[in-house]
Amino acid sequence: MIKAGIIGSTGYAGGELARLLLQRDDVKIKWYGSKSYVDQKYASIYQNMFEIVSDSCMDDNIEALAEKVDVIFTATPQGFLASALNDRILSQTKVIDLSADFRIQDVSIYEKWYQIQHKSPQYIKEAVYGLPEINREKIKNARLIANPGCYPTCSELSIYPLVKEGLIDPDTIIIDAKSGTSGAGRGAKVDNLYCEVNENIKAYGVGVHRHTPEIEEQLSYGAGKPVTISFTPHLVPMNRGILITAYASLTSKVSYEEVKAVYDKYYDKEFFVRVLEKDVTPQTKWVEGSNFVDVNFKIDPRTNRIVMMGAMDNLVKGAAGQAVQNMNLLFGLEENKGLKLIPMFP
Ligand SMILES: NC(=O)C1=CN([C@@H]2O[C@H](COP(=O)(O)OP(=O)(O)OC[C@H]3O[C@@H](n4cnc5c(N)ncnc54)[C@H](OP(=O)(O)O)[C@@H]3O)[C@@H](O)[C@H]2O)C=CC1
Ligand SMILES: CC(=O)N[C@@H](CCC(=O)OP(=O)(O)O)C(=O)O
Repeated sequence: MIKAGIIGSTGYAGGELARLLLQRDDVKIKWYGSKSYVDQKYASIYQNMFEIVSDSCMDDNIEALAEKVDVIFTATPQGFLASALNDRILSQTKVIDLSADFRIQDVSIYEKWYQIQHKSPQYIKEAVYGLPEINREKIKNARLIANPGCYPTCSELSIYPLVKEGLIDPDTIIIDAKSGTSGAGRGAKVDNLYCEVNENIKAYGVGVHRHTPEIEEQLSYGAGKPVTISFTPHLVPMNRGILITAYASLTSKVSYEEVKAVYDKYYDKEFFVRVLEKDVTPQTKWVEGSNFVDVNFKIDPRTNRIVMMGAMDNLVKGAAGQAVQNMNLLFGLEENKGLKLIPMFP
């Protein structure tokens, strides 16, 4: 039995983690961590857990938690884990961090884009970027996993094979991204009120969104050189879902079949990445509630550019599902255990 603890269990990502882990007969959640709801029944915060979870919330004391469990998930704001991590914790338990604290290798880039001082840069090098489709072998032996961001997961999986194989010029990449409001968390914010979001769509974080350097860094590993991209996210009136539409210049004339062969080379054996049939565009509805990422592409012969598309559920493959996928790898389990969720429709 894997003993697990969730710090930030009352947030959207933490709640989704609980939902996924509670279905497992080989995992026991020992600690529903919270900052604001200590001693309150977890099922009073998430009523979908009524008569399912009888536990009350514990605090966010990660040191005490590390003594009790085999794996800790931190679904907490940026900076929490970096302020709390130490050698003792890492020697006692595995840590899977859903925040961005250990995703970016260059601490000065993290501090510039996140506008906070990094409190434990000594662990950045050790952390493994938890995108299994790219980093599977490294993840298996890690102590600290930096679970990727939601927009980065969808963007990187949609674009990486073409960068790695040199089919596109990475410095021409433009990513237009859209997210449902659960991406912004459960905390009350005026921008996420019903009247602000309903029947509305807007760009935000234009030119300054913190996921830009994360995507750039990962694509740089594929390109073998630094990459600069344009990335613009939009907030859309949906609960869940991310859709990315990315554009780049092709480096030569290629056919549909040649590009498809590249995607197949990377994803034929990947359970969670579905390369759709020709001309079928990815849609958030077709992946909702699942750990799938649907990807596809279209070549525009007039401009010799390619349009790359991806859709996934921000709370599953973009957060909790990917964290469970990483946990499975860390504990030598079948990677898709507990994650063969069929997308909900309608
Ligand atoms: N939502 C999403 O789609 C995704 C989120 N993530 C990441 O996951 C993390 C959580 O996001 P999300 O669930 O959306 O956010 P929420 O705002 O919904 O939840 C935040 C959680 O963190 C806890 N918390 C807040 N402040 C502190 C603190 N100072 N110390 C300890 N715990 C604290 C809250 O506890 P309480 O309310 O009990 O006080 C709550 O449980 C973030 O780092 C986010 O970037 C990653 C990918 C996708
Ligand atoms: C809609 C919305 O606000 N989305 C969040 C990103 C989601 C998230 O929590 O960020 P990580 O994936 O890095 O953890 C944002 O733009 O900041």
